[in-house]
Amino acid sequence: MGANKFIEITHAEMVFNTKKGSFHALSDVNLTVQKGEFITLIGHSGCGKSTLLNLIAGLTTASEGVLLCGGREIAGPSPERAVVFQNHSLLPWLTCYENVHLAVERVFGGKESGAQLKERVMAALAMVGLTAAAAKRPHEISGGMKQRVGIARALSMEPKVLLMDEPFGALDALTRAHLQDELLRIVAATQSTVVMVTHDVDEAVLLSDRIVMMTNGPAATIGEILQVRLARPRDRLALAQDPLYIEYRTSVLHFLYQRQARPAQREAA
Ligand SMILES: Nc1ncnc2c1ncn2[C@@H]1O[C@H](COP(=O)(O)OP(=O)(O)OP(=O)(O)O)[C@@H](O)[C@H]1O
Repeated sequence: MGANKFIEITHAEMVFNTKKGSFHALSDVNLTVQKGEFITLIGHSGCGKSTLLNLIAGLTTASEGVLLCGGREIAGPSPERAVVFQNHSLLPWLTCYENVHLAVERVFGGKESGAQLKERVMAALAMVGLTAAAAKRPHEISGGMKQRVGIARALSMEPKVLLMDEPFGALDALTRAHLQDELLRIVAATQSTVVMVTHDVDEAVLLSDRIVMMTNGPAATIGEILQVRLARPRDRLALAQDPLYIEYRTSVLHFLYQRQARPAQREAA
């Protein structure tokens, strides 16, 4: 096994048992993620992106196949695989500081002093530009700020992998662009390995080293993987004119709306 192979998914299947019988959500998913890589999962609604992310998170267990992280089987959730959800999932009665502190305490509480834990919380909040909002509660801050607290909380655990399920999906376009730029900066600074679910083609091309494009379900699988060879740091304004960026974007759009077009889309085409 190569030292850089961080996540290895081999022949993963996911079958849900529902009241109406079994539902085959994922079929024969094979994917290797390298250390420090930024991967996005893209595909039509309901194809199984969250299901795949949840398998990596250890929130659900594959019906068949093997999932490894750092050479060890993924057997359940772990702080080494921190998750950021679309709806920030902060505890409303705690301040931003306390929300992040909970995670820090859980991972480092037994080993470090109170002062060290505090330093970790403040460093994570500073990383997302929220030092001034540390004492505020979630209802006192904007949607974009809540997502940033969620990212700070995840990063504060120093995870081996950052898993993000449409983290910017509920935000307006400008806030979203701003947070994408912040995420690019943070990932460059922390050398994080990221797997992120998105619906947004531009977001996928801007952020990714590789874009994993999924076929439609049932029994969805990986249809194609696009390697994005755009130099970093990436600048969204410069990229908008870059022929290579436009080529990547077109290629993802082609996959989604021609090769994996929904029946209604095919009729309209
Ligand atoms: N716990 C579950 N029980 C039964 N079926 C499920 C369960 N979770 C997901 N599914 C089904 O599996 C398929 C994939 O769902 P999933 O949420 O992974 O898709 P997705 O690509 O993330 O969708 P979206 O982009 O709309 O969030 C869907 O058909 C969904 O209904």
